[in-house]
Amino acid sequence: MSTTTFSSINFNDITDFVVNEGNGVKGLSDMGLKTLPKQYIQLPTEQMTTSTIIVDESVPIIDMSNWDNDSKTGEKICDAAEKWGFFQIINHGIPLEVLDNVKAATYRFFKQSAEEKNKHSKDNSCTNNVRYGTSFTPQAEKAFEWKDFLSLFYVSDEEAADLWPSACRDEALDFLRNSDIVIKKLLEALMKGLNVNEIDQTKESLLMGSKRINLNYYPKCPNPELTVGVGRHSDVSTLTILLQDNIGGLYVKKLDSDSWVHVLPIDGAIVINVGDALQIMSNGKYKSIEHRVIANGNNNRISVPIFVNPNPNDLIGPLQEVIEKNGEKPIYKQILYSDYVKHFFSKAHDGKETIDFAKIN
Ligand SMILES: COc1cc(/C=C/C(=O)SCCNC(=O)CCNC(=O)[C@H](O)C(C)(C)COP(=O)(O)OP(=O)(O)OC[C@H]2O[C@@H](n3cnc4c(N)ncnc43)[C@H](O)[C@@H]2OP(=O)(O)O)ccc1O
Ligand SMILES: O=C(O)CCC(=O)C(=O)O
Ligand SMILES: [Fe+2]
Repeated sequence: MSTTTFSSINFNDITDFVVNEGNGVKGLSDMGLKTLPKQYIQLPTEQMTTSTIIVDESVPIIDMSNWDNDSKTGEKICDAAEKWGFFQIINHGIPLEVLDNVKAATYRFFKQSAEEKNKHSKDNSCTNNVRYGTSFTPQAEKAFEWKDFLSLFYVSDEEAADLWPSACRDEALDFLRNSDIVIKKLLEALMKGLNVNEIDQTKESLLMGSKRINLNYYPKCPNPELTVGVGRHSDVSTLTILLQDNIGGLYVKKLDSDSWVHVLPIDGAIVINVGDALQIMSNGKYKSIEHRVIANGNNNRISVPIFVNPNPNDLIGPLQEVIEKNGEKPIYKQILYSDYVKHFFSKAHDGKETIDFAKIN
């Protein structure tokens, strides 16, 4: 049990306390901190201002209940992926109980002591596939982000049984399992929109050859306006399936504008977004949109994204069908997916810059 109190912590020790000792920002928040430590103060350009928020717009909300009888559902999905890169789905078939259980499991994991959570830190974990951390990539960031996370790379149920923390393992696996049908339906529709009519084994590996589930914890924050929960970034996945709670705070950039739109929490809904890998494979047709999460002065917030990715060993680039059938010139080169992800993790969040790594100059 940690015995550190607010009065005994020197602001210069913050990195040690939060990052190295595994207390996370939850540790700071639990101490009742009244002022945001300087390490978390973001550049004014990264702080959210109300003048850039569009209040009367929302990302598309797509009802999946009529999926089997209505071809329009697939068209709506493709349209949203092209014009917004983000949408919410309702009546998707994932039982509400599964969603509630993984939210409860997220709280259960983060409620544990720093010592228990830190067993899964980069330095202490016995596997690269389980990682507890804070911010995004503290060693490369000028200012930290107000978020703790547990990241679980899925290999097999057997490996998860051995290595994933018991506080959340079963519920995370259940969410992964139950999201599978939805993921396949979404990818089938999106491929149809690219004139790809069959997802064969090679395509299956490219589109959904690996999965990672993150449990994100954003504790209540003093001076939330000075920092961020997550800075501007696009995901490096094919698709992200995100469960958020009812607090709100996720903002997405409206295509071809400098304005941001709030992703309003809807009970039981799942947020879907296109990641860089799908933007690359679709040769830019589907958009991997910049998004960010603000910090909250009154409430803790949690979210649970499932990142559906290519297999790390796959070469990704614009799909042959897109180039041949549609007669397009490729704007991205072929790159090893794990190189792309390592590049993403090697730097602080920087909006849409990661994808330049794959662009043909
Ligand atoms: C955390 O806050 C986030 C996260 C995100 C994530 C958005 C996504 O879209 S995640 C989906 C990423 N795709 C995959 O994971 C599938 C492909 N995976 C791989 O290719 C590999 O597993 C690997 C990620 C490249 C790791 O390979 P490995 O050989 O095990 O290499 P390492 O040496 O362990 O790691 C390399 C480098 O990356 C850092 N890192 C690794 N895993 C994570 C992780 N889960 N979270 C954060 N950082 C990670 C690691 O520290 C290494 O850097 P060093 O400098 O220490 O060498 C979006 C927004 C967020 O705020
Ligand atoms: O917490 C959220 O709503 C989004 C988190 C996110 O963008 C991410 O983990 O990649
Ligand atoms: Fe994201």
